[in-house]
Amino acid sequence: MSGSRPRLQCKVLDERLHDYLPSYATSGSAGMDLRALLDEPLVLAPGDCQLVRTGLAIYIEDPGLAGMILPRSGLGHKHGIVLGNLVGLIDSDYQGELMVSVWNRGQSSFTLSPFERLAQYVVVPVVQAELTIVDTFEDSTRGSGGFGSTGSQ
Ligand SMILES: O=c1ccn([C@H]2C[C@H](O)[C@@H](COP(=O)(O)OP(=O)(O)OP(=O)(O)O)O2)c(=O)[nH]1
Ligand SMILES: [Mg+2]
Repeated sequence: MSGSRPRLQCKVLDERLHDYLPSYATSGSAGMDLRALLDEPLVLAPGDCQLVRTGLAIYIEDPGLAGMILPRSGLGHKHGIVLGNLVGLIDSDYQGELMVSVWNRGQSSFTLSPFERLAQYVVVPVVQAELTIVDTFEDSTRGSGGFGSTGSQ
């Protein structure tokens, strides 16, 4: 699908970030990489979890969109650097700085350098649902079966 891209307002909260504004690395990239706004390298010992600034505030505004902060595959797989909250969900009305919870789930220390790309930001469509309270549901094929109820093969 091509077409117009939503245009989101972005505040750059630290002038050093002007050299490192997020962008899509390829025409088909799903996410823009976010960088660590750090004054000095940050050493993450195994098990450490630190909240890291990005220096950016992105106001999505449209309630039909949300932001997601996801780990970068290379950092996660090779170095065990993932997110302390596993996934960051950014509300469309959030106007504060994007923060990344960086968790070293690996077995060796990792040093995050200033302005290193540490996670990625993905804009996704969302719908806000309304709940109708009922006592019973019409039968469905699955019913209440979950957690492996369809078998393991
Ligand atoms: O990785 C993240 C996750 C969230 N946020 C910001 C944007 C989001 O809109 C807000 C609230 O996130 P969430 O609703 O997941 O956290 P909460 O613990 O429920 O906080 P709140 O009570 O503020 O909703 O925090 C980030 O900057 N980074
Ligand atoms: Mg919340």
